[in-house]
Amino acid sequence: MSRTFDFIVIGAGSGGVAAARRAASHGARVAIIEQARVGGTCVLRGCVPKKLLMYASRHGAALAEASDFGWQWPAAPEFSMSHWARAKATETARLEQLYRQLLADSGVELVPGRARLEAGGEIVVGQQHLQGPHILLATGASADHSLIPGAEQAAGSDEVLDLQRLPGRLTILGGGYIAVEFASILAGLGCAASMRYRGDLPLRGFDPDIRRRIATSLQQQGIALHAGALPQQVTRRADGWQLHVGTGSETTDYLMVALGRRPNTAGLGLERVGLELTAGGAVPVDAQLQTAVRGLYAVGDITHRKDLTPVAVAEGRWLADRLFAASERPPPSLQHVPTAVFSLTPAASVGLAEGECPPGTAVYESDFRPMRLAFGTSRERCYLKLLASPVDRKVLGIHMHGNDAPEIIQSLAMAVTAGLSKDDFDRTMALHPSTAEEFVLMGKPKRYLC
Ligand SMILES: Cc1cc2nc3c(=O)[nH]c(=O)nc-3n(C[C@H](O)[C@H](O)[C@H](O)COP(=O)(O)OP(=O)(O)OC[C@H]3O[C@@H](n4cnc5c(N)ncnc54)[C@H](O)[C@@H]3O)c2cc1C
Ligand SMILES: NC(=O)c1ccc[n+]([C@@H]2O[C@H](COP(=O)([O-])OP(=O)(O)OC[C@H]3O[C@@H](n4cnc5c(N)ncnc54)[C@H](O)[C@@H]3O)[C@@H](O)[C@H]2O)c1
Repeated sequence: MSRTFDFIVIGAGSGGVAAARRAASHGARVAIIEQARVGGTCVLRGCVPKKLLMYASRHGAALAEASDFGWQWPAAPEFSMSHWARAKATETARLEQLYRQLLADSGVELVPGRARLEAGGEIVVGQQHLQGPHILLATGASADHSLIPGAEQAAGSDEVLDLQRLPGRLTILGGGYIAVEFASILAGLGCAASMRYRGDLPLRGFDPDIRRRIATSLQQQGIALHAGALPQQVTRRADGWQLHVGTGSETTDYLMVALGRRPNTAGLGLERVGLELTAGGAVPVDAQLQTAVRGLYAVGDITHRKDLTPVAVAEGRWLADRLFAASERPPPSLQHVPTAVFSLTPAASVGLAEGECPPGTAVYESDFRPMRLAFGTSRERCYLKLLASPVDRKVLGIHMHGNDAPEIIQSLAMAVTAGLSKDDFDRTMALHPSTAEEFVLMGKPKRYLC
């Protein structure tokens, strides 16, 4: 016997929980199916634990900076990964419990188990059968280790975040968000890190000045960068890994793969309902987040468009409002999504990168030594960039590499979303002394794009 709901959500991660709770708040009868812990990637093995590890690393760097300002310790400080692992487990357990409570308080029924779609749209979870007019796929994505032969058994970010002890030498394959963040964080915790990636610079898709500066600051942290040098094969050894690169080879204690993520669609039964995937294995959706199958929707990483938590959450809520509150609000725009890379010196961006702007775009820049480091010898710089339209001086993009970049760019994302111009920035009073004031004090353009 099938139980009937108004809305059935598969996956209790960022997008699924947001959609389920919002739908229930509109009076819908909602079930959410989860095969593992409640909370999903962001809370349990992504944004949150990653940032907690970033703080561990950042605190170490801050100790060194503090000594330049007069603080002294009797002995050199040491980092304990097992201490961090215990504290992280406690915090993620607290957050999972919070998510469970929020679902219960909203009246959403949590159905534990792995969901499978049957022909006709019925959902099977173990012995249970569920059906309803609206089904949401929100099963996220997982690390893809299939690119390099032999790398299937290597660690991904999930395994690194579960380590009890840090490796001595570590090689990271990839040059995207995860690779850059983990290389910087782990180097800050004392690992001898190296990175191997396909392109000439890390962070494809980011503004070229940010990419160059990130590469420099990773090198200043002591990370060896091997551009255009992914191994063609890797081999597990008793004491670590062997990487076969070109005609040579090298060894490392620990191998981490960060070569992108693949949507979690295996075993979902999508073929039974006639749903075809993209070449990259994602579920295609239209602007209304509707798949090609009537009544079947998808949000978040399973659609593999902008794999960021706020996007999954905004899409989940928007869909629930449309389906159960007759909202006619347009879907969340993916045009001005702010984003950050949480390396020890972080980078953040909103809007267009230089290569996406039209000819004549004015490029404003500021590059300085942060006051925080005035007494030390660190070579860290702070870089700010603003791109303004040649037509109406509208701000097209803002990019920053420097401490507090994620916090500053989040605020400036409002200015870009609102369509403010360089003149609006010019008439904004500065807050002194701050890093962010440089964004309203940029005098003349450094150059114009050809
Ligand atoms: C290391 C790392 C760091 C990140 N850092 C950031 C960051 O700083 N900022 C940011 O915005 N984004 C970050 N992200 C991306 C972010 O975590 C994802 O974009 C976000 O979690 C996607 O949410 P989702 O709802 O689509 O999927 P998820 O949160 O992954 O949830 C999917 C859920 O579905 C469940 N599931 C899968 N298959 C089934 C099934 N058949 N039946 C039942 N349940 C199923 C899974 O167990 C999971 O709980 C990071 C990702 C990683 C890996
Ligand atoms: N701070 C954040 O917001 C944050 C942090 C981590 C992850 N994320 C999200 O999770 C997603 C996944 O992170 P990621 O680092 O795994 O992915 P990514 O897309 O950022 O990076 C993947 C890396 O693998 C490389 N790659 C992909 N296909 C390749 C191929 N065929 N050959 C050689 N190299 C190849 C890419 O060039 C890139 O260097 C990100 O895109 C992002 O949306 C966000």
